[in-house]
Amino acid sequence: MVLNPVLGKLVSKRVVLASASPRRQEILTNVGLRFEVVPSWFKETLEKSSFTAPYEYAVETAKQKALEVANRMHIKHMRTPDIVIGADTIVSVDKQILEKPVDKQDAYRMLSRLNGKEHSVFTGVAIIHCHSKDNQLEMEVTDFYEETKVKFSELSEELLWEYIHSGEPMDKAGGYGIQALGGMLVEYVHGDFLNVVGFPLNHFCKKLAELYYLPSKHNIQHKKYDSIPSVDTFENLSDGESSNFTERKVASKLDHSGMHSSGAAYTSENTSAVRTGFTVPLENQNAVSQSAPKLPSKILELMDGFRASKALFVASKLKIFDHLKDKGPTKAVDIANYVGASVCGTERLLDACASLGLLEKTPQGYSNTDSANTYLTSDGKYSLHGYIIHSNDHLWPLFTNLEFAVKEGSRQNHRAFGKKADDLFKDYYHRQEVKQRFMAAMHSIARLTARDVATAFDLSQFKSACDLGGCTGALAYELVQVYPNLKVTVFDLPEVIANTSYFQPSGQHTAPVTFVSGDFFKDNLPEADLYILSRVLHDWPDEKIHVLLSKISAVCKPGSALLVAETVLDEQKTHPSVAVLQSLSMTEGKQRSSSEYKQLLEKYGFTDVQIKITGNLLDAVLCFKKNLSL
Ligand SMILES: O=c1[nH]cc([C@@H]2O[C@H](COP(=O)(O)OP(=O)(O)OP(=O)(O)O)[C@@H](O)[C@H]2O)c(=O)[nH]1
Repeated sequence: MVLNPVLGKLVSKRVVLASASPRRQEILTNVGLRFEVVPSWFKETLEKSSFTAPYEYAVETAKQKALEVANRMHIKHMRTPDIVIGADTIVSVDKQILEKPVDKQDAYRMLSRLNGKEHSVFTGVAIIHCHSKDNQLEMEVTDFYEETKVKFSELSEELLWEYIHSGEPMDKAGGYGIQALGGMLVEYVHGDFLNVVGFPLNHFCKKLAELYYLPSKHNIQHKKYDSIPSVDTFENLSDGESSNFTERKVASKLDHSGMHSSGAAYTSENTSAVRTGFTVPLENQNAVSQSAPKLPSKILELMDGFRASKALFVASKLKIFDHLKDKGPTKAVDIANYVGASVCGTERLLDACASLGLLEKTPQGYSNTDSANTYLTSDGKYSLHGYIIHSNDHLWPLFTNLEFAVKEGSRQNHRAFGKKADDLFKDYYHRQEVKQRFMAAMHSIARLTARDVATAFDLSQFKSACDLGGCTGALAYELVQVYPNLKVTVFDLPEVIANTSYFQPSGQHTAPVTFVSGDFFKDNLPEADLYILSRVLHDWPDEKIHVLLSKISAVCKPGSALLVAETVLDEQKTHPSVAVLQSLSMTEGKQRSSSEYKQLLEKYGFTDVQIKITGNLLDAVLCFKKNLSL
């Protein structure tokens, strides 16, 4: 969703971010901008002494990064982009420019310089509007910078080295990442926080407002690389105010050769025009079309969604993210050799992953983004690998038959797998590899949601809990960490319990969690003050739920409670879409809204039903067994 019309102006354009920085990608993605990522090959080697102020260096580098990408895309006969955005972040302290450290010693040198002092972070940004005329590339460059002042606390040598050994400083300007561990080093920030992280979003939006909305060139007071934009806000702009930004351009002396033309640059206005190899005035140039129909970006995204999902699935199956973990940039050919696949096919897949923000691509090769390291490698604490493989092997074939599922109103296991639902369910528990895949998938989601479920309510009053269908024990282990006095029994089928040791967390005291095998529909339930049903109710038809809730209600003593973890739908039952779409797989069960859970639980003698929407994949519902003495 685009919150304001300024970013909406870019919806119908092919926008390219000329940056490999995952932070920049995230900042722009978070505000709904759709763009491709084409990292720049421009080497950050401009002669610093030729710039009179540090921000000039950042602006020029940003510009050269963006120009390199615009030219490359044009030359390679790819479709010329409409807009290329480049950025460069530097730290300036004692008149010195600090970029990314080259090694740990360099990081130490930088951090020692910043220790106990205030410094400036400058991000230079270049927005290049491209236009192909007679196969000639014409470009209009707009650039600006933003300054933020940051002060470090007095830090001990030990702390600095501990921070350096965390590995975080290496790809960050000045050797720290304010958004993560580096935030602990910082005493104050004056100015735009996102500017420090790598992209001054607010200034960028104001700059777009200037470009697309200011009524006439006479109103524009161009500033000499002033970091203060000519508009105060980008709110409340309507298309009626829109104007053709090219009318307001002025020619400049910008040299596009890739070199900073000392003396000439930075005396110009901050919008300039470039034809490949030449500088040309902008008068009479065609405007970037304002009348083109707005692209239905949401629909286009949905149309393409399957390609993106499948690219993620295949890269995960081939264990590309595992291979790249803790590795420097790796060439496509080496990755292809490792996974035993064709070089051309692998390269396409790697590029697709880079365009989706899963990998970073530089001239040196491909490497994992931070989120790939966290979520896509198979052994990470919060790995989603198991669920991704389940999605590929199990859900994908089911969804391929969605049309039949809708027409016939039933699950399509027979078409997708040549088996009936019951036989397939047996497979989950009897065929080792299917069982493990299923358990890994459940474990992925449980790990990701466990903390939010465990802390949705204060459960410290309970001494014992029983997680019915608790599978690998992921939620149980989280609960005993949050509530050290709690003991949790995980109750699940014998075939599941036999395989749980693989998922046991390392380095945690596991004694408060015990595993008991049994069938919660048939066998006696272990005694507990708190029963838990996480991702169970949505899977079963009403008759089975009746059996289960009747049993729990019967064993619950007055004052004991039941905690249900499910995605709770809104009352219209259209959100969150992740749960609504899950229903399309047509299990025999269903997703429920708050009022439906309340009604259901009250029917089985539970009162005081409280619902917490966690903002995570699972919400939490807590209810208490009626106290008979009341
Ligand atoms: O607090 C933080 N400060 C800086 C960063 C990140 O640092 C880098 C700055 O490097 P640069 O501007 O040269 O950008 P690159 O990452 O090399 O990508 P390009 O392809 O655009 O050259 C930048 O990634 C900031 O995000 C940070 O994360 N936190």
